[in-house]
Amino acid sequence: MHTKNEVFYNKTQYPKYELKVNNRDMSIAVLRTFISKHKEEHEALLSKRNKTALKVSEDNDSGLQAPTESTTPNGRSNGECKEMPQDESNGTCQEPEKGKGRWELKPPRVLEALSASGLRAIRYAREVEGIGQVVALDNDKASVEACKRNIKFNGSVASEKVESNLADARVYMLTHPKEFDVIDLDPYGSPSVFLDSAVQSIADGGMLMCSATDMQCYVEAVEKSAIPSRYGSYPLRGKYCHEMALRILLACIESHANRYKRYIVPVLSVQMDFYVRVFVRIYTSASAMKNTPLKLSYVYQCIGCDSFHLQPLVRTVSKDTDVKYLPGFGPAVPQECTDCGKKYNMGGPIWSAPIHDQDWVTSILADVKFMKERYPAFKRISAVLTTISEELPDVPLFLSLHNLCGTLKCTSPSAAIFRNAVINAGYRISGTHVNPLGLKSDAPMNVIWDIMRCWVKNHPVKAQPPTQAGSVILAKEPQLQVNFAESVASVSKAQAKKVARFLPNPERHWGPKLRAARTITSIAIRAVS
Ligand SMILES: C[S@@+](CC[C@H](N)C(=O)[O-])C[C@H]1O[C@@H](n2cnc3c(N)ncnc32)[C@H](O)[C@@H]1O
Ligand SMILES: [Zn+2]
Repeated sequence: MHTKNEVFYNKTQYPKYELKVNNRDMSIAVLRTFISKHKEEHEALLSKRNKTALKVSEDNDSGLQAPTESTTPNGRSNGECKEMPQDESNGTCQEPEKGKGRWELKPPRVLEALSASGLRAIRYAREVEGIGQVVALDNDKASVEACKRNIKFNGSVASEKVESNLADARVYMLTHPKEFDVIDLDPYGSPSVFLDSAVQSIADGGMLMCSATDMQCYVEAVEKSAIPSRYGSYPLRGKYCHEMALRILLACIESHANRYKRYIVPVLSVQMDFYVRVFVRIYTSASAMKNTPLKLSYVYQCIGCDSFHLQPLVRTVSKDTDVKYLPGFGPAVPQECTDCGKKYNMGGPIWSAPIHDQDWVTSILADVKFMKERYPAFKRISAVLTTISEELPDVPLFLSLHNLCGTLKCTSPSAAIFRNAVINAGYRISGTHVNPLGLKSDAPMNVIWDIMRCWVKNHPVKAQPPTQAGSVILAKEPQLQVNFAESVASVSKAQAKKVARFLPNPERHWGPKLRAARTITSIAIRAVS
């Protein structure tokens, strides 16, 4: 290997804007937050245990019967279950020997399952305080050799913490069940073949960080798309296809987790620079897993006007404290679109529950701002996180103002005017990090079209053939008295503070480069980026 091609850890070598730098910086930010939340959860667990122990001893003293206690250290908050069920175990918390000290929290162990030359693993070890061992795997001999050299180049911390192995990641993860607190999957293309073993190798409460770069597949026509076979869901073409990609990936990870009585809790899901990356925590609980179908939906998208509707896989019926899960009533839409009369395409199932945990997003963003100089991609990742922090958490997918106007062949209202109308009609609206022109809203489609009908009344359009979707929509009178007057709530917080939310592409022809060839030179070049 020519010395010029050696990959070593040197911050000044990062090209100013690079796909992988954004990806790694975001992962480091999430990892830092994971470590601090992990500690908080552990402290909460200890204090809960102490309180329980105190109560037991008081009850014993007073002759009352002691409550039965789970032998596993549980009680982690996962955003859904306040109390962890009894079948949950926790791989990261070491039970003290009888009669000895406190439950000890071990520094998190990280597996970078597809590490190439190890740059990411080395950054984790050197830059993330409180991290434990980092295991870097690759099934390519030359990459592992490069990784071992890079570990040496990077001083004592890297040498102590990072271990490089030549292994097939799938076999390694299968033979190390529930051993890692964090697993990072960053493949060329699709992660689908690694998911089944990855969800088994993560400790309870641990985190899976997973990228997918087979983005173009998501926007291809179904007959050409590899998505159904890789991920088990049907994508739909539409402006929201990248968010759909995130939600298809989440649904796929959940389905693998469910096979092992486990389930996911997403903390951050990002579409950036031609790839998607999700950060999800994994827990074990046969009872909580029953909620999975409530978090999955089919999507109906009109072929005429792009209106979309979601149908959850199941419905619940509650009687007293008993909740029953029954098959969903379907279809959620009539055969013909109620707005324009055309047919619907059906896609999914997608993950329709929240894709971020806003508490995590706030902590990650705060950390990024606090340690600004430690993030080479600070501008980019803080812009993305700011937009994510403003996204409506409970509204899957989004509208495109351009598409709405394209259907009606009208001039477009500004996003601010459209936001005013939605808010004045009593609904919520936000941007989305995946598309600067996308708008998330809980307003039903008939309200959205009424807003557009009223807009067109003041901004008339040329007559179109009567069968066109736009003509059918405009032929109906609006039911709503739309108010376009300015509403204070319509300006996003970031806009109000003049915080950048979308940065322009750094150069022309910006995009992913070709897949690296199997030579050490190209791997090295790619890894430096
Ligand atoms: C996109 S690169 C990883 C880049 C790296 N994560 C980074 O941030 O620089 C994907 C790597 O996965 C490795 N790989 C592919 N299949 C594998 C498998 N089954 N087991 C282990 N490594 C594998 C490839 O050799 C390649 O080096
Ligand atoms: Zn329609």
